Amino acid sequence: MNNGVHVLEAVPGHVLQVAVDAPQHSGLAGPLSYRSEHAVEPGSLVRVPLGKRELLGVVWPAQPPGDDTLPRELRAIAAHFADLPPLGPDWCRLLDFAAGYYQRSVGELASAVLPPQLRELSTDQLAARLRKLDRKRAAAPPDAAPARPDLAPEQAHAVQHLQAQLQAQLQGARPKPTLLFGVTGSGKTEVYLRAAEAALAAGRQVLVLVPEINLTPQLEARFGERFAALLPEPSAIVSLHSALTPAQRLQNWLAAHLGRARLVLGTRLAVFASLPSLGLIVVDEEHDPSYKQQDGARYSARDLAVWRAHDLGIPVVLGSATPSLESWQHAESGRYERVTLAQRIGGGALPRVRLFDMKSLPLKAGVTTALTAPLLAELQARLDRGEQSLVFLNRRGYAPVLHCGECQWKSDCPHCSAWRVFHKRDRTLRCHHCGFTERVPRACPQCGNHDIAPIGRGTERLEEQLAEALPGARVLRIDADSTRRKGELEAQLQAVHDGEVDILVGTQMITKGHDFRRIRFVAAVNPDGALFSSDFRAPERLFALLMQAGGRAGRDASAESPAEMWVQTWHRDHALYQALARHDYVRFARDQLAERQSASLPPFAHLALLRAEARTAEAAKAFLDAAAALAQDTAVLVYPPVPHAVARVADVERQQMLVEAAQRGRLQAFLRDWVPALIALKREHKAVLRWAVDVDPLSI
Ligand SMILES: Nc1ncnc2c1ncn2[C@@H]1O[C@H](COP(=O)(O)OP(=O)(O)OP(=O)(O)O)[C@@H](O)[C@H]1O
Ligand SMILES: [Zn+2]
Repeated sequence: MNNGVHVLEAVPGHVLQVAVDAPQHSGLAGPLSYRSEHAVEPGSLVRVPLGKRELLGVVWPAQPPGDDTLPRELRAIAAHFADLPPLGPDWCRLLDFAAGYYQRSVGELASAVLPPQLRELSTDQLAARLRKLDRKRAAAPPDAAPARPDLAPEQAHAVQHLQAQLQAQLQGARPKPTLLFGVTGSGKTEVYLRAAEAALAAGRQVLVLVPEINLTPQLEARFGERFAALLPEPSAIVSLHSALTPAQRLQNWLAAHLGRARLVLGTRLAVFASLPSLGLIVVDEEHDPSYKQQDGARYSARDLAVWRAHDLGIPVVLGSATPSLESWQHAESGRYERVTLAQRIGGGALPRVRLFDMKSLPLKAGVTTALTAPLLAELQARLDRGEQSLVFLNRRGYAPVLHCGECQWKSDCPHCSAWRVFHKRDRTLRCHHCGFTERVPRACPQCGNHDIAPIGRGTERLEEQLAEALPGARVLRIDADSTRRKGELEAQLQAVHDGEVDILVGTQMITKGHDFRRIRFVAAVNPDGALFSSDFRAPERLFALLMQAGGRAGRDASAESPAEMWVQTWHRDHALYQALARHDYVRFARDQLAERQSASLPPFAHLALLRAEARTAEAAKAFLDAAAALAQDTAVLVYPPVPHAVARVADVERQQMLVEAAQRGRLQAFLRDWVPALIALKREHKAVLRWAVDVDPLSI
């Protein structure tokens, strides 16, 4: 009881360093100092006052700063979540590293990666959640352990390699990251399952990362089935991704943190899960761009997984049929160990790739070029044989733009430098950048002409045209629009697996990871766009996407007809397509790496991107120019500012500037000085709305 007496000076207390999400103007400030009556262990969650607010914080394992902040001037922590065991020192190290590397404050990062509900709950409420977790009852374990398939020889070798790493690690060795280079359908998942089994048997937790939320149900089912007998306890297998409800996410996070969850499956944010006895990390489809967070702290979950494994001295497996060139280069240089699965399970062949030359078609006006007559004939033949086909087009909506033939009006977005996409089902024009949506006008808004027509095509139109051209075919479209509501995607995928669909149409959503057993034919109707992108990573992405898409065909080796991939292109002789036709990732990677090396691009150079947004391009550019003037380090090269590929979004102009250094360490050293200077610089550039540094940017 203080009876209203001012207690500040009476209680000397303890000084705590607390990582808290302080606003950006305070810069990259480290943890802040607070006072506490009791000693509180590092890693503990607390609630602290900041200005007029009260925020979640993590007591940080740091030395209190010297004499200038005397304890009596400090504010006291408001609450301590004493029922929750503290986050481990390894978790704090991961956060420290990631915050430093990606140029954010550790408090901001901690606040972004902890379950959002932790920010809202009181200590009592959290204690109640913990008790609820205690009350969960075990499901009855199944009678028999599920059958495990006999490993193919290459799989057996991969599993032995990982088991040896797990063993060696117990003796204190620090394993190299493993690049599991396995063609599509080579059974990489089975390798993960066996490696996980070994780690679980050794009493360790396992973290499995997947690129897309929509891949988690399939994988959760497979892991759940396999480990139901081994892990009968409740919450022994949990998933962590952004589509969970806040309550589920907190519950699963707590299960991992308390060590009850033995196996955690998740998307990129799961790399920050608290896992006190982590023993193995798997990164599936490691090349996938969605491992990179595109706002806030722009981290790469793949790269952090490698760092975390190294820090803990545990094995990490990066699996892919088309590894990122960064990982491939690491394997070439010997930093990673490469393990190859060159054969499909059951000895099935990879689909034959047919590069269909669009120039061979007679030029006739009005002929639709996406569904060419030869492609339709091929689809019809598959249909007659009762086989499933997949048609892939990486553009959703009905048509990318509406156009008036009279006055040349186009459906541009008033707020963005982009067209609004025509969605036929709900008759809207929608901007895919800012979301601005309007009903489709009956007549041209500019001249009143009634004949406004769609130009080009997206999946919605492709679906319509397929159904028209192939009467009787059961056509199903799967993309972000068809799967808005909960459960829709699962139901649609099930229909494909059950053979209720003849032709599956979709975006890249359906090309990744799914183990479709019935598909024999995959067509990419219009993939050329990416060949001429200004982004140096575009070819790498296109190659991976097409290999993945083709990989959905012919996964059942027992089927009789040969599987085929059909690629319609105007550039048949392009080296990318030639390598694709031979399934020659190795050749493709070698060519790309040679190009990257001669142009000093990653992985032979290291990049950071400074982005600035303002109402006018001039204001954004002025900030970048001033930032460039502050860059005095001769070890880095600062390029001139350029507009973003979509320069204006939601009435904001976006400019960016690339910074390059030959060594990662030099870039990091430069950023450590430069970014704090930019925080100061921003104060002189009031017109700049937002700015951000993106370290190792993926799209440029
Ligand atoms: N040893 C095995 N014996 C029999 N079937 C197997 C074996 N290993 C894996 N499979 C089956 O082979 C199929 C393909 O495996 P999986 O989906 O793991 O391939 P993948 O390498 O991940 O392919 P992708 O890169 O295309 O996703 C699955 O249906 C899986 O159940
Ligand atoms: Zn817009």
